[in-house]
Amino acid sequence: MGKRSHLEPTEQRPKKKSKSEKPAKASKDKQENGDEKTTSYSDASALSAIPQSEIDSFLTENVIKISDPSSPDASQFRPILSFDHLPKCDVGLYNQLKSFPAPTPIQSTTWPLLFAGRDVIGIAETGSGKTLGFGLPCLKKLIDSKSSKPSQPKAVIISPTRELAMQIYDQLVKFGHNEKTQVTCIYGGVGKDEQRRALQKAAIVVATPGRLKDLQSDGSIDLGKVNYLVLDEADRMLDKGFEQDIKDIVKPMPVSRRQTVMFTATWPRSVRDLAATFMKTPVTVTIGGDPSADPRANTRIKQVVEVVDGREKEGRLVQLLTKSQRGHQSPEKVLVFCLYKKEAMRIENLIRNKGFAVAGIHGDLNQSERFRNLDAFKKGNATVLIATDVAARGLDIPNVKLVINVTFPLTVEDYVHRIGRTGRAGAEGLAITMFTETDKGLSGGLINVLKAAKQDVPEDLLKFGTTVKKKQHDVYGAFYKDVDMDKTATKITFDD
Ligand SMILES: Nc1ncnc2c1ncn2[C@@H]1O[C@H](COP(=O)(O)OP(=O)(O)OP(=O)(O)O)[C@@H](O)[C@H]1O
Repeated sequence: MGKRSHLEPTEQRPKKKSKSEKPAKASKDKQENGDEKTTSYSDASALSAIPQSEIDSFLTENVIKISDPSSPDASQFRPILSFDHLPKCDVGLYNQLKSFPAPTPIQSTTWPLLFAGRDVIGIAETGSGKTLGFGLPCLKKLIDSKSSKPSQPKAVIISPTRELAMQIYDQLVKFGHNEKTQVTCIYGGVGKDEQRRALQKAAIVVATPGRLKDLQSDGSIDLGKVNYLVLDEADRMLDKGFEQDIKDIVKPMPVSRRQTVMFTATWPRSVRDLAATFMKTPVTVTIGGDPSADPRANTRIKQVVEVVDGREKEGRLVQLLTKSQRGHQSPEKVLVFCLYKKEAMRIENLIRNKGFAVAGIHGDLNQSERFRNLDAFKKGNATVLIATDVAARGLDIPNVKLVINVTFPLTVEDYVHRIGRTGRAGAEGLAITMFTETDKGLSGGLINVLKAAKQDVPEDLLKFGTTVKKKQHDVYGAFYKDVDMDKTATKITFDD
């Protein structure tokens, strides 16, 4: 299938009017608490001056689809093709962007919508800059707000894991300049007192759901003034493990009074209706194709699937690591995924005993060990990280060259996120997946992911069948199973 944009070529839709003729749509909407839910936004003159054909080419080349239920003419929001097209902002908010050549497609397309105060669902491949996609408009909204120092949080960003919450926090802090954009990060597994203190001056709260709900229930945080809510990894945040927490958290901020933003790389049907209940006429932006298709992997990642006997896995892993680690002056970083915590611990010991520089990250470690081990991997002190799915989503670790799946995850969406730890920000990557007969229920979904990314499909994998099961797993995208390998218990736990 050829590349296609949902916004059909110029002749099939009205030509974009220049700024003087029609400012980009934005309404000002006073809230009960006196804040504006939306901000006015119109295209910068340099953006208005760009010929429509150039805008159309950009949309077509990047296979961008924009669905706006409130307006069939999605062209009213021109994509921001260059940082020079960003709307004016008081402080040096955009200084940090200088290290990047241009906005990524998801940033280009969602920024105007978000600046205009629309609810947005943004779907784009792993490593494509979604964090700044929702982060920059958040900061701008706060900087532009009339009220000075906030006495209560104005923005909440919810993420499924503690490490990802910290990473988002780190990104925002680099941009945040004043007390209007004071950011704090709260997550479970550590003491609450310091978090309570930090909350007193926070304008933006980045949080994992469990701890946020805890602090909300004990009165440590009042979310009644929040007017910008982000669910990062939105499909994960809406799955059964988190759904109730999210519902409880958003109660004090009715949908009519807040801007709601959801970003993800995978958008399964199972969460879409639920997502709609959290949003007000959201615009859905998809980069790379139709969101109703199978989950899409980043096409710069070479995917290799090896069908193996379960007993061969450890030997094959040692072989692969030997090839990538031995005889190199600076061995490349390899991320190895297991499904179970006990399995991850066993594999970590095995790899350590073989003399590799290894660290581990899974839910049985305490939080400081988790942060320390991730940091060792980021810095390259450990060049192999053995992880459960707690590290599958969102983590942006520089220079991961290879992802190895020792045990296939519970869903193909998780597979797409796992391998997405490589090939980030335009880089290339390699993912090698060991697939056994036990995983055959997921062969159809995996085959579709491989085909969509134009990857080789091994004959051995085809033998397992090409049918895609409608419902893949009770807990869509579980992080990791909190069970022994003998499967005597099946409790699934999430970060708090
Ligand atoms: N405009 C840009 N140009 C180049 N690199 C960028 C740009 N914006 C962000 N990046 C970088 O791209 C990398 C990936 O970004 P980010 O972590 O936001 O990806 P993501 O789309 O959220 O991925 P995931 O789906 O895995 O969560 C980061 O290192 C980030 O600094």
